[in-house]
Amino acid sequence: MADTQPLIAVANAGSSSLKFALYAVGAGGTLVLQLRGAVEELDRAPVFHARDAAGRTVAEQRWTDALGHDAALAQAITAVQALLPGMHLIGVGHRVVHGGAAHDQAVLVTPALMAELEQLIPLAPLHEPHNLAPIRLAWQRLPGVPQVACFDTAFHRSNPAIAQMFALPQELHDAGVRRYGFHGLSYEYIAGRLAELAPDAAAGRVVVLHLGNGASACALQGGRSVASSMGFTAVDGLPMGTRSGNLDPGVLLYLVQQRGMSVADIHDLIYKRSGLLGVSGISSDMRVLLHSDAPRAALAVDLFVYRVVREIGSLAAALGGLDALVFTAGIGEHAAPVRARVLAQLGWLGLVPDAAANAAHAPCITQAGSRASAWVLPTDEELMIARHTLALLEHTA
Ligand SMILES: Nc1ncnc2c1ncn2[C@@H]1O[C@H](COP(=O)(O)OP(=O)(O)O)[C@@H](O)[C@H]1O
Ligand SMILES: CC(=O)OP(=O)(O)O
Ligand SMILES: [Mg+2]
Repeated sequence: MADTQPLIAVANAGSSSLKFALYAVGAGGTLVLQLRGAVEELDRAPVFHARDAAGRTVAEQRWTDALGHDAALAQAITAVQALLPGMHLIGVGHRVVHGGAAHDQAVLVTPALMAELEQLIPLAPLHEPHNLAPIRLAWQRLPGVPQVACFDTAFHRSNPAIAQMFALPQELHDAGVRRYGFHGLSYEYIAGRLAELAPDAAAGRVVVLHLGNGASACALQGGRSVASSMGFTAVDGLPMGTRSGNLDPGVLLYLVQQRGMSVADIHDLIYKRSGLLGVSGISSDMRVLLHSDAPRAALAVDLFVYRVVREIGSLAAALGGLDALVFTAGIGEHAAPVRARVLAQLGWLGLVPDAAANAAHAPCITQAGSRASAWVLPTDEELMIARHTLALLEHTA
């Protein structure tokens, strides 16, 4: 690659990982992947890898102790500088999990925007600080290079008003206490992929399951988000690696009033000590639980599957039926036993699983005669961020 070829860099900080990618901007605005990598399992046994465009591993490192997001970011920057010396960056795209009510699309970062996003940190405590840190760093190190914020919430701004409401007094809704939905960059990418693979289904009623360390589900109608399992914060909806998912709000009152728990205790409980980790007492990682013989590990998987199935029913009801179901993200893309167990309970929605295709992680995992289809589609939040970044750079040029 020529040193002067324009590049877009992407930073995607998730709750358990920091992912990054670099794309060359070719003629006609094409994006050609040059390098991608991640520091994953940040809180357990961190592992760093970087791969070139052909998928060959070009850098790798492991740690035995947990690594913070800041150290992961430093690692990623050092590796990129070594692997692509003299690179010519024309823009940096950042995943920002919470964009609040104001943003229905990606925007250029300004000091005013940063001040606005700082206010949202309490609504996405596992993510927003780690999303804003790379922006600040890039700003210092790359003065003059435009930074673009791409929001997880933006894709869900198309939800009908009723899907954005809690049954709370109007004044709270007006103050921003409403359902936002997250993982929107992933859902937007998947909507586009499904339209390429199964255009008829994609034009209809689709439920997408983004099952990673954070997990949510989204109802798409004609490729637009109409409902999602996550609400005001990314702790709502499905149980996750360490997050509880939806909880009777009365439980929180009970814990405060009867158990004397503080706000910090509750925060720690619902964000960091619940979900797969809390139920199993063993791990937040589905890989570990699927390989464990411990009854509590099996229980955690059972509860996860049960709640995913119920959520699909809820979203299918909001859609008035189902034409396609898509599995994506860490668990969705790789955990065939979880997919098989979910699909086994969805015959009533017209899904007839293809066990061999599921075991092989094939794109389509239902049989030919199945009325509705099910899919395994790897997500690509980084490409979606790069597309938004390029579009914005072209627009503002
Ligand atoms: N081969 C696998 N089998 C089962 N689960 C997996 C596998 N690989 C990854 N996972 C699950 O996916 C999670 C990571 O998902 P990912 O979408 O990459 O996370 P993040 O939410 O940090 O972006 C892991 O915590 C683990 O539970
Ligand atoms: C919003 C969210 O939960 O993101 P992640 O899955 O990357 O943790
Ligand atoms: Mg993620």
